Amino acid sequence: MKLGTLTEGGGDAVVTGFAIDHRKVAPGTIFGAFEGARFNGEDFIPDAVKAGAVAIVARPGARVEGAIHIVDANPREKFARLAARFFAPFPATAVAVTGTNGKTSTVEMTRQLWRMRGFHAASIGTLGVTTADDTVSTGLTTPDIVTFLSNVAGLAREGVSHVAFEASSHGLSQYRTEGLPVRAAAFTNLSRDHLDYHGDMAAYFHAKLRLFADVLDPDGVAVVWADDPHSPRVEELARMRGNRLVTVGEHGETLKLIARDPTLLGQGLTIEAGGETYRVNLPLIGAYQAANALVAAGLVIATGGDVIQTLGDLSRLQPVRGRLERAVITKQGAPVYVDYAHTPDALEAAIAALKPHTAGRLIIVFGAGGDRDTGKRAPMGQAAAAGADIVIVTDDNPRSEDPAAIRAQVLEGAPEAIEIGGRRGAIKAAIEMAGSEDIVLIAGKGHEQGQIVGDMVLPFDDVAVARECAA
Ligand SMILES: CC(=O)N[C@H]1[C@@H](OP(=O)(O)OP(=O)(O)OC[C@H]2O[C@@H](n3ccc(=O)[nH]c3=O)[C@H](O)[C@@H]2O)O[C@H](CO)[C@@H](O)[C@@H]1O[C@H](C)C(=O)N[C@@H](C)C(=O)N[C@H](CCC(=O)O)C(=O)O
Ligand SMILES: Nc1ncnc2c1ncn2[C@@H]1O[C@H](COP(=O)(O)OP(=O)(O)OP(=O)(O)O)[C@@H](O)[C@H]1O
Ligand SMILES: N[C@H](CCC[C@H](N)C(=O)O)C(=O)O
Ligand SMILES: [Mg+2]
Repeated sequence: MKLGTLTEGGGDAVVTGFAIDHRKVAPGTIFGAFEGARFNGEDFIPDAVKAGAVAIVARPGARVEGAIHIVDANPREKFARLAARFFAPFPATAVAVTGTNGKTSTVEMTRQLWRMRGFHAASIGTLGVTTADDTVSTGLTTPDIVTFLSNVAGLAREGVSHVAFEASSHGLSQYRTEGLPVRAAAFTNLSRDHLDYHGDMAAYFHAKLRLFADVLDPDGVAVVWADDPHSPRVEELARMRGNRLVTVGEHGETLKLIARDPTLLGQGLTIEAGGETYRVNLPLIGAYQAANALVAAGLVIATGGDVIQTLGDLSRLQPVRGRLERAVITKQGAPVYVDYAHTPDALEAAIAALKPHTAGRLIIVFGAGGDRDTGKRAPMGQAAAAGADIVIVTDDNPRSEDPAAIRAQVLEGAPEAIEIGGRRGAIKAAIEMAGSEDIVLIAGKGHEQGQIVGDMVLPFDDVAVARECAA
């Protein structure tokens, strides 16, 4: 592609790629110079030019010599739109999900539902880039813009026609998912997380609303879980913008959840749609999985799926790794579940999912991640203390923080809790104290295969450790 087709005055220079890290610039690259939380990308412009960058996307004040300066007050957005033109085409049906919790579950369920209909589908998010054959991790829930666009374009070249991706609030703030057509966007819920980055809930919500204000196609569909206190705001934004609305949940219009009752292997849902009432057997437990399944059904319907067919397909959904995944049953007969709950709201949801199945005591093992929102730690302790019978506070991913200090902040919300520093020891203690009527819930790391301590990632998989401790 010639630079002249991407920007006036670009001439015949050949564009060979895009980069936002100067160390990845090669001859012909367009470099995005962004101010970040730790560095200012503009400091690396001379190095990028030396490495062969043909153009630099940067704000008006930046100094650019030896390459075209593509000037824009919002360089991240401008860069994304240019990169999207370079990487196109993309899968014709791309949908996005945002919300504090439920994104991974929902995009994975959407991928499964599309696959049941015979589509070549993929999902991109915390679990990585997932297709029918495998999953490749990108390290982030929403990868950086170059990784994201090149991966989505790569999926299209492989014949993928449907992709569902997680739009995290960081990803939306940093314009990591701009430029490709987005046919539907879903909102799951909003509760406390990532305030270390956004500062307050208003800014956090505003970041998420950008998915509906900017990223969703003007003629796209907004899919909203209608039972969250913030949902009316999202619905109002969609109406004002002229987007079609699909709402699901007890207050949903498209898929109205009438009743939900636990069954042996999951739960039965009674749903009203188009004036008819349907009964769905969902093979997943917990109100939160019913919510995510309905949002996924909403996304499939929003992009052309038949209502009756889609509701029927929900009965064949497979569990999402690390989301209420049953790891093992102990010698005493106690089931051990692994869940990804790492916010107060998520802990409440995971506990609420297991309580109806707990004849004896619910024993929870969890901690809180380091270098993340510290204000959610005590409320996480409170949520665990309020819902579980025995609370064991341990380490999650301490990262650069002192693990004992993180545990102390969690314990402020759960003074009666047992504190066990090492995660393996905590899991072992929970499994050894569980009786035949009890259930063990290990929360916070879900599918994660490593524990981040300082700059190291130590191999650690909650499911594998639970099985070792129960052996
Ligand atoms: C806080 C945060 O989101 N940081 C992300 C962000 O960094 P930043 O924009 O602040 O960049 P910076 O590190 O200050 O550097 C500024 C610019 O200079 C460039 N640079 C920097 C150094 C250099 O030598 N040369 C160079 O060109 C960088 O590429 C960057 O463009 O952009 C980087 C490139 O895309 C990301 O790798 C980085 O993710 C960090 C590693 C991270 O941990 N992010 C987490 C918090 C995150 O994004 N989590 C969300 C939410 C997860 C959830 O849903 O719970 C996610 O989507 O995963
Ligand atoms: N709809 C929901 N309502 C409340 N809690 C939920 C919901 N869906 C999931 N959860 C809780 O949040 C945890 C994480 O779920 P999931 O990974 O789907 O969310 P996510 O939005 O992708 O999270 P992250 O932002 O970390 O990527 C689950 O293990 C569960 O405890
Ligand atoms: N992937 C997300 C959630 C991590 C969850 C928990 N394991 C933690 O480390 O806080 C993040 O990077 O914020
Ligand atoms: Mg996720």
